Amino acid sequence: TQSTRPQRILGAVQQNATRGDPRSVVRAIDQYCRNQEWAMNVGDEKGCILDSVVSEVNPATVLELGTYCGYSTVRIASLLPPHAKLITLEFNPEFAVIARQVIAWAGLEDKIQLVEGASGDLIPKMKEQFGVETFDLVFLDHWKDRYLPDTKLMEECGLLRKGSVLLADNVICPGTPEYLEFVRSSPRYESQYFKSHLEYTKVEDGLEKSVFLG
Ligand SMILES: C[S@@+](CC[C@H](N)C(=O)[O-])C[C@H]1O[C@@H](n2cnc3c(N)ncnc32)[C@H](O)[C@@H]1O
Ligand SMILES: O=C(c1ccccc1)c1ccc(O)c(O)c1[N+](=O)[O-]
Ligand SMILES: [Mg+2]
Repeated sequence: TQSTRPQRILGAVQQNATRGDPRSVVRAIDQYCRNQEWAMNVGDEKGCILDSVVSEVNPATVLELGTYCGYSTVRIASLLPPHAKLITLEFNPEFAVIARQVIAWAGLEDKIQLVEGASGDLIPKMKEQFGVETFDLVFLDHWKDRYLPDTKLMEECGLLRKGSVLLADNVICPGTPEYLEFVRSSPRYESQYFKSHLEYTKVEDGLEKSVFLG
């Protein structure tokens, strides 16, 4: 039977990456997606910008919206200080199954909690069910029409504190116009655009970093 793209990405990890070495997992996925078949990981170029923001924020608590195969999950978690926690949300069970194996291959199960379900349903449960106070960093990379409603939901649920950083992928391609307009015009956010390219292509894309001012 025909394999799926996420299954082939997992295969590339198991074939080319070293167990317990997160950066080799990241490298194996990038090499596969650049040379064999494109996939919607944040990728190596935007990934370097992601790395610099993660290192600057040095977060104790991270929320990722949209796991897919776990590429950015592993990339972020590999930079976290000891005892820091990353919660990643994924509503496609097939993708979650693959991501769990990629995360395990990287040896990062202790830092990462993958929760299956839709962000709109799970965000209101963060405090009670997952013992979260606020998030220091949120990486938005799920369906693009959910960025704005989920940001408003995180505010309403008290999950953002003065200084919380939102980092949004794909603000140019495929684009998140309503979200971009909101964070750039709201007095409660300080926003900055990091110009880059759509993963594994020459098409323009970029990340928007927005600091919640409380
Ligand atoms: C672009 S992929 C994530 C890529 C990943 N962040 C990376 O860079 O490796 C988007 C993922 O978000 C998931 N997704 C989309 N909308 C969602 C929602 N509302 N709640 C949870 N997961 C969602 C999709 O199933 C898909 O796996
Ligand atoms: O929406 C797509 C998309 C649209 C059409 C075909 C394939 C992917 C996409 C493209 C690049 C991304 O970095 C990304 O996060 C997504 N996404 O699905 O969330
Ligand atoms: Mg993306």
